[in-house]
Amino acid sequence: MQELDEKILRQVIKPRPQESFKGTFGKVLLVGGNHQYGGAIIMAATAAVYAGAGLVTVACDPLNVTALHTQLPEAMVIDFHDQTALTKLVAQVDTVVIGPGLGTEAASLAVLQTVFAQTKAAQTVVIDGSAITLLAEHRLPLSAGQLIFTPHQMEWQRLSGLAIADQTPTANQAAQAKLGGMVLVKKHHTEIYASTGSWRLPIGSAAQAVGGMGDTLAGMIGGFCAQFRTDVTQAALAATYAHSAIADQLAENQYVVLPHQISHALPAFMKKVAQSGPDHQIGFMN
Ligand SMILES: NC(=O)C1=CN([C@@H]2O[C@H](COP(=O)(O)OP(=O)(O)OC[C@H]3O[C@@H](n4cnc5c(N)ncnc54)[C@H](O)[C@@H]3O)[C@@H](O)[C@H]2O)[C@@H](O)CC1
Ligand SMILES: Nc1ncnc2c1ncn2[C@@H]1O[C@H](COP(=O)(O)OP(=O)(O)O)[C@@H](O)[C@H]1O
Ligand SMILES: [Mg+2]
Repeated sequence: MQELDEKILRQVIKPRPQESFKGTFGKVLLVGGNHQYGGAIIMAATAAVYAGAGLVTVACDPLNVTALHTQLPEAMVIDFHDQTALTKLVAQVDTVVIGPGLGTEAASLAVLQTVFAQTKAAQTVVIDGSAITLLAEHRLPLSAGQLIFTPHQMEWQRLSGLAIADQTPTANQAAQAKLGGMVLVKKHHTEIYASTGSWRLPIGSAAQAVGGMGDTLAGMIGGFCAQFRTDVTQAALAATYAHSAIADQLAENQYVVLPHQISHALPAFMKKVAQSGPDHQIGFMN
């Protein structure tokens, strides 16, 4: 297992080409946010926008639209119960993030099935939170596309059948091979498994142990994958590293780090990375 380090940031985050427009930086659709968990999809969408995705649309329960737009006017929105609109939108995006706050009721399952049936091989699909729990419960056929699963340890137990105590690197790698795609097992020192290798995140702290931290990571991965499309695995690794690197910097002066603070710090952090040379220590606050 390789130890991830700061180099992954410079490999992925490059200065933006000036000959460009919003379409150059990818279209992301985030699906989730039921009547109970609107905050989750707002945090995920905030992360995707602040990570620099060109166009971001949210499919959620209409109950959350005003709150979403109050926080994030940059995002467009559709009702996730509207199968026709959802089907049309899935076809128009590069990247789908599904699961933050989706819930596990019948309507949530119907949304998941619609999205999974529509994705194509060229798309990246980030599968998080409730979408993982639903998949584990219902054993649905998997979505087409480059899949990135982002379970915490309990969600990984549900999906892989491995009890948390049995989630060793060897067992996790074997479960990833059976599942396909990329798997981030989120915990203190997250582990990442892909067919091309495995990585351990050596940074991050208990200041991050707060609801919405994973929703934010899922949105960041979506934003990075949509924008830095040449290598989706590298893009997901860079997002994972950046998420905890920013949290560590904030935690120097804070007891707890709030998920939206990571998103709000992203543009300055990414600018520093894009400008930095190989020996430069990346810090957005100094
Ligand atoms: N503001 C919001 O709207 C929020 C919505 N959320 C959404 O709520 C839904 C349910 O997700 P939850 O994760 O809360 O609930 P889950 O029931 O899926 O998982 C929580 C359970 O997993 C156990 N667990 C074991 N190891 C863990 C680990 N390393 N990290 C986290 N939990 C671990 C916990 O003890 C707990 O029993 C998801 O769709 C999620 O996106 C959460 O993100 C919290 C914030
Ligand atoms: N003690 C910790 N040390 C480092 N990272 C942590 C710690 N606790 C939580 N995290 C990180 O916070 C995120 C939590 O994800 P998740 O449980 O899905 O949150 P939520 O669903 O509430 O958004 C993961 O990226 C995880 O690695
Ligand atoms: Mg989660």
